[in-house]
Amino acid sequence: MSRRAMSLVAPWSSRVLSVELDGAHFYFSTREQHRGEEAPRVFREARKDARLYSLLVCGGDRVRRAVCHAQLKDTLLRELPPACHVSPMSSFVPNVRDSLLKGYFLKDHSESASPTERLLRDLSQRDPVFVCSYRKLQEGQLWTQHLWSGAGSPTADMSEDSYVVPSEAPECHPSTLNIINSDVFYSFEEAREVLNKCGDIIPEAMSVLELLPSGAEARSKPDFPVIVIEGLDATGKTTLTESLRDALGASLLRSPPQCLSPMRARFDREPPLIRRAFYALGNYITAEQIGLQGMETPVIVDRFWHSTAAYAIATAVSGQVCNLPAEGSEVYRWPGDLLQPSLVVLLTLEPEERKRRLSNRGQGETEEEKELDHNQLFRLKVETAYQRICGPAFVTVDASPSADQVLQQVLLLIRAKCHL
Ligand SMILES: Nc1ncnc2c1ncn2[C@@H]1O[C@H](COP(=O)(O)OP(=O)(O)OP(=O)(O)O)[C@@H](O)[C@H]1O
Ligand SMILES: Nc1ccn([C@H]2C[C@H](O)[C@@H](COP(=O)(O)O)O2)c(=O)n1
Repeated sequence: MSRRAMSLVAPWSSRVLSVELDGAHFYFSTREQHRGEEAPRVFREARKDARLYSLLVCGGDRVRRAVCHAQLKDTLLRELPPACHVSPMSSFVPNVRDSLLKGYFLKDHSESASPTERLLRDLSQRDPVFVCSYRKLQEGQLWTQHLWSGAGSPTADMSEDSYVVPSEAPECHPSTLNIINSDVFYSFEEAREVLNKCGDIIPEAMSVLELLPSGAEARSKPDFPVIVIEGLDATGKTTLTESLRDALGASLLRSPPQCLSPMRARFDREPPLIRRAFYALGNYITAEQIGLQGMETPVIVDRFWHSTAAYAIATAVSGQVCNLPAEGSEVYRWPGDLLQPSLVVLLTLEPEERKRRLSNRGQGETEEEKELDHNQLFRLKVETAYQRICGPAFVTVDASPSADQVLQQVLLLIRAKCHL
């Protein structure tokens, strides 16, 4: 097989494919010879009149892939006929880090194949997108996969079809495979590299780069304790951090820092790779500020690394809480070049009380906050990830008592653990 043909097959051969439908994952793979397996469930259960397709984003660097994946979704939702159902799909080598390629699986129930196929043909010629269509063979209810010419190539479709067969669920959930340095960044340089690469598509990236400290080289430890307050929105972080500042005569900082506020909304609209790199870098700016303030007074910080990592992990990992990387996974490690606070306090609250406080406050919610509100599962994943992150001393505090009671309890903890 020619090198060109091999590269065309690569996203599928020796890989497992996963389609996410209604929160459940269905796994299958492809095989040149059929060995009597039944068709994978996602094919068996497809409606009789459905035409099935898969699209995977391959090639290019990770910034290009991330942007293309986000744009592809917009294009599909905007331009496909209404009777075409789009689901997330991925291709991966089981349990192999960084092997995940993302895309979409289409079930087209529209009367004519033409509009969908015209759009897919166009996408596969224009973008680093590989397209496959699936065909049901009459004998034995088998399904075959046909790989179209791909990723901007004008070559004819590849002729050899392969069978689709069921595949076992892998030990590590596929959505965990690319977390490191795509969703969570463990060094200043890794995060900065992402923003360096997207300066031409996001002008705000240049402004962020200009605000960064010259490096994240180890500074001397602040003389005074540094206490980070974490928690989901409306758990009382602002209330508590302001009271702690007053009670301890401390400086109050936050992450992302104030200087990034004008750029934040723009990065919140970007794909996870870029958005999470922005928040990761915000921590390094805040760390620099902590280093300065911490020589003069105790420092209280409203959100820091735990927020960056926990929200990123919870968003990246699809499905159930059990799909999260297990406790002790390297995904939960603290970045080696980021200042470690003396104590991290996680405020927890029952969902009903958190919602009551949110509605009392009556402010607008970010998309991620709306997601937290609607999606109990996401909230659980964020809280579980928070608790698994290792590094600095960490304590969970029930935030349901009155604001003053919570303050007194946290002051006791700080005095005990930070000798203040
Ligand atoms: N212990 C408490 N008991 C009752 N209400 C509280 C308590 N702490 C804070 N609140 C109220 O709950 C609301 C949310 O509190 P706050 O703004 O401090 O939360 P937050 O964690 O900073 O939220 P966000 O992350 O969304 O900014 C506010 O209206 C605040 O007055
Ligand atoms: N250090 C931080 C702070 C915040 N984020 C992200 C995580 C959520 O998407 C959102 C919550 O912030 P809030 O709305 O409470 O200001 O911001 C982060 O990744 N890292």
